[in-house]
Amino acid sequence: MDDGLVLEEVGVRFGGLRAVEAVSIRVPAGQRRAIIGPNGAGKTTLFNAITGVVRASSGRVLLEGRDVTRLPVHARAHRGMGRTFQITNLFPRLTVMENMRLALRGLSPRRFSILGRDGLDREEAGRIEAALALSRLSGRLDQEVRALSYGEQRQLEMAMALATRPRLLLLDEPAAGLSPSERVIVSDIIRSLPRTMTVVLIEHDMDLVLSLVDWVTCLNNGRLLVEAAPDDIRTDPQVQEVYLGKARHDA
Ligand SMILES: Nc1ncnc2c1ncn2[C@@H]1O[C@H](COP(=O)(O)OP(=O)(O)OP(=O)(O)O)[C@@H](O)[C@H]1O
Repeated sequence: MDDGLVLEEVGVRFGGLRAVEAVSIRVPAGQRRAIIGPNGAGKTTLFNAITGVVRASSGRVLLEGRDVTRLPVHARAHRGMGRTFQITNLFPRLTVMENMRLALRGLSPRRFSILGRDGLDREEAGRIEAALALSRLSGRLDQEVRALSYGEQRQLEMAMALATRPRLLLLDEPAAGLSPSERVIVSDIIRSLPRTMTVVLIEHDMDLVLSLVDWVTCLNNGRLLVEAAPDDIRTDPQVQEVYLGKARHDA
């Protein structure tokens, strides 16, 4: 099977701190992959190295076989990488549609007014419609974002990432702060994403994540600890040790 994402010995240093060290991961195209690990394991830093928010200090990042290690964020996005953020990134006084248009603007070289209705071609309008449908926000186009529930705002973030038609989608804690019923919606959305898309997610909610993904990568202290199928992760002695050890340490 083709590779969606490959990391070769990726390392990220912040001064003297090795936040991520020699992490090698291969995510086949179309796979759903979770990156888990206790606080400070390096999950967010690794995500940032994949998307280009931080530069890898060593190693290589390959997107569909092409080396993107030296490319800035927008160039990776242009090559099919989309992401959501842990902290919401929306414009609360703009409508759902206006936020969607701003999300697309990152990819389109054409200029258009933020507030006018014009400026979207049929293909772009179709992309927005499809992304909102996948994210269960059809019919909410004219709603101001501040009137949406927190869960709907997270759905909108997903829609904004989907509107760029990513072939690799990175989700940073998609269920963080959500109520149980909102979690069900987000899980359903992730399950319904097309298998032409590779999905990598960070998530602290173990039950949720293990029900969503095909394969799990567990990091600890910046290093890859274990990779296994969801069913085997729960019972893995090393994974139990880092989670329990961390709990003991924090207690
Ligand atoms: N910009 C930065 N400058 C310096 N150190 C950083 C920076 N970002 C992260 N770190 C450090 O790198 C290590 C890994 O942090 P990271 O946020 O990637 O872990 P994480 O697994 O995402 O944790 P959490 O689950 O708490 O979000 C930590 O020791 C953190 O303090």
